[in-house]
Amino acid sequence: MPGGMRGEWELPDVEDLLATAVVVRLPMRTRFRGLTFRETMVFAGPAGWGEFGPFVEYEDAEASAWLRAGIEAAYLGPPPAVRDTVPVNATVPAIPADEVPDLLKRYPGAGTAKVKVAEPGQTLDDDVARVAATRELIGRVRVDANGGWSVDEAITALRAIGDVEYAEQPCRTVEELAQVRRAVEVPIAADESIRKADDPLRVVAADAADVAVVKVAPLGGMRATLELADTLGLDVVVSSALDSAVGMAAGVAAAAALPRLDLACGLGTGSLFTADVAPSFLMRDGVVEPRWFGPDADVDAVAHAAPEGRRQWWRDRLRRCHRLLVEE
Ligand SMILES: O=C(O)CCC(=O)C1=CC=C[C@@H](O)[C@@H]1C(=O)O
Ligand SMILES: [Mg+2]
Repeated sequence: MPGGMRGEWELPDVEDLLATAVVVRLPMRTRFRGLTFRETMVFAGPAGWGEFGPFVEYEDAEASAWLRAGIEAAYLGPPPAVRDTVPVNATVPAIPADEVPDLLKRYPGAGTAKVKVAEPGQTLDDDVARVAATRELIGRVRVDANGGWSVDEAITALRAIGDVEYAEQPCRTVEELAQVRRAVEVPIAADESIRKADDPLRVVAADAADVAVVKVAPLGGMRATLELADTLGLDVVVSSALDSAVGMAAGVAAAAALPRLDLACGLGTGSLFTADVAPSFLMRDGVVEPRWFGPDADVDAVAHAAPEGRRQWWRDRLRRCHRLLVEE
């Protein structure tokens, strides 16, 4: 077989992947991560649907892990679940504070909200106001700075923002996370320091985090995510990569398979889209339920096909990433 054995599954031929692959463009309700639409690719295999959606600026070396995750989904399917609901946080993008109540209506029953902070072009006052507006409606608030603060800025900002469940990736590097963690009471979560790191275990060695945010696509799949969670030994939050419903199914499946899950997961981003390739995972009573899009599932990718000019770019990218997996 092309590519040979890869753990429990064999790498399929790239032509098999491309035969069913559709490049989609999903419109977003709220600007998030600087995006107003999300381009991604979905394809079908014997176990169901898989997604390949690395953000467009990612290089192939990083993007190839996302392909591995999509192939695992389509060719092997989900690991066995140990729970039938997954608690999820509301995700509050870097919007003005007065828009927070409307946004939170899309997260019925949420007990936890994650608020984006340190957005380029905004001020600490904007963050404090957005967090306060969220706190009025939701009991537990965590913040995510996406590495946007220096150590001093993080310490100042976290003192101003006050009590939060944790601060996700306050600064860029592992060393900076460790410094902030020593200086403040607030627990620290590592996201980019895990999913973009050559060695995700450095956060543990450096005592840099209390919580690990893990994402199935960048970490190369559901099983790889479960293995890493086990090795890290930290409290874990499974979060989305702004996936379509297809990729989200893999995130929810990984969260449902974790032996221990004490924190709400970041798997509520389906409600940031106004259209999806299949019914989105929308929060009800603060949770989402695992669902799998099997080979016969009602996935309508073609209705959301990306403009012609973008399709070849994605197909070429998939080919290059597949080549990297073959060579691994
Ligand atoms: O964790 C959540 O509530 C939603 C997911 C989320 O915040 C993210 C998804 C995709 C890309 C990231 O920039 C972002 C994150 O930093 O966690
Ligand atoms: Mg994050």
